Amino acid sequence: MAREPVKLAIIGGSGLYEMEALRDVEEVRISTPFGDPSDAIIVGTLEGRRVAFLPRHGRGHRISPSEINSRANIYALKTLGVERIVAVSACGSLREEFAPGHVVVPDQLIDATKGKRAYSFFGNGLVVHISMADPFCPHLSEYVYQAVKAVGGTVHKGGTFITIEGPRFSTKAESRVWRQWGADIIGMTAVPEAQLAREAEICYAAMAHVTDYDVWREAEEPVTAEMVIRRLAANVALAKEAIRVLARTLPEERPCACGSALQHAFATDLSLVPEPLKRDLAPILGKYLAPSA
Ligand SMILES: CSC[C@H]1O[C@H](OP(=O)(O)O)[C@H](O)[C@@H]1O
Ligand SMILES: Nc1ncnc2[nH]cnc12
Repeated sequence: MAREPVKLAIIGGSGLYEMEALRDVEEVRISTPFGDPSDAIIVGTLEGRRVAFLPRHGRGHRISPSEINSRANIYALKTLGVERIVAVSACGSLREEFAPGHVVVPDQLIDATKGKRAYSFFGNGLVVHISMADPFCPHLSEYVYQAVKAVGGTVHKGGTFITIEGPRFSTKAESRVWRQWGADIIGMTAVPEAQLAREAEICYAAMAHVTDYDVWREAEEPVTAEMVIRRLAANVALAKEAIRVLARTLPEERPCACGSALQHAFATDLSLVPEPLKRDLAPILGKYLAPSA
């Protein structure tokens, strides 16, 4: 029997590996043409809405940022019917005023990864150039911002999120460069997750929890993994409450352009796309390019 689509997904980052508030839970294991997602996807009901939850590092935090199979994660969520993803992350702060414990809902992204990740579903005979001018969905981001505010969090609207390759943290010289580039917060996972969500025409917003001042601030201890996880743990109840509010308040309809992100993105003559590729990408491309029967 066809499953009811699950339209909202939460990707949990460092320190957020489960969502106990979900009811009528089902554990779904999905294989994709790009491999397996980070873990089983937990589908459950929150505030009357079906929600999918996926920990990006896997339960037990076994997958390093560079090893995350973001294509499998996003593809698997797409096959469930997901239209919106809220990505919860721990992040370092590159600005005095974004203090540990605060939340940032970023509106811009800088990719400082090293080209080792899989950045696109496309290629192999199908050339697609999506727009990433506004990398985060403005509508979903506003609801995330309001939800964090509603549960009493100190939350900043907007900010530039830089993704480094990791897994090591930045040097002091690098951290100074990121600040000069205009980055406000730093992590290791928003790229390529955000752009793959855009390719899959899924709205994507980040709820970034500041855990540290990276390594640039003289008066502070340089960031460590233990510090990040300990400080995120202190904020995890806030994140979960905000997600509950979001599940209650988010309207069904999407007024943004994310759902038609591919419309003007194809460079290839679509009549030339190989059949196996059409079949593999059917959940993403189906509305533009159905495989032959
Ligand atoms: C555990 S410290 C570094 C780690 O924390 C952040 O994870 P996520 O974005 O999944 O919350 C950062 O990106 C690194 O992966
Ligand atoms: N300072 C930092 N750099 C990179 N990723 C992080 N995640 C949390 N804090 C971080």
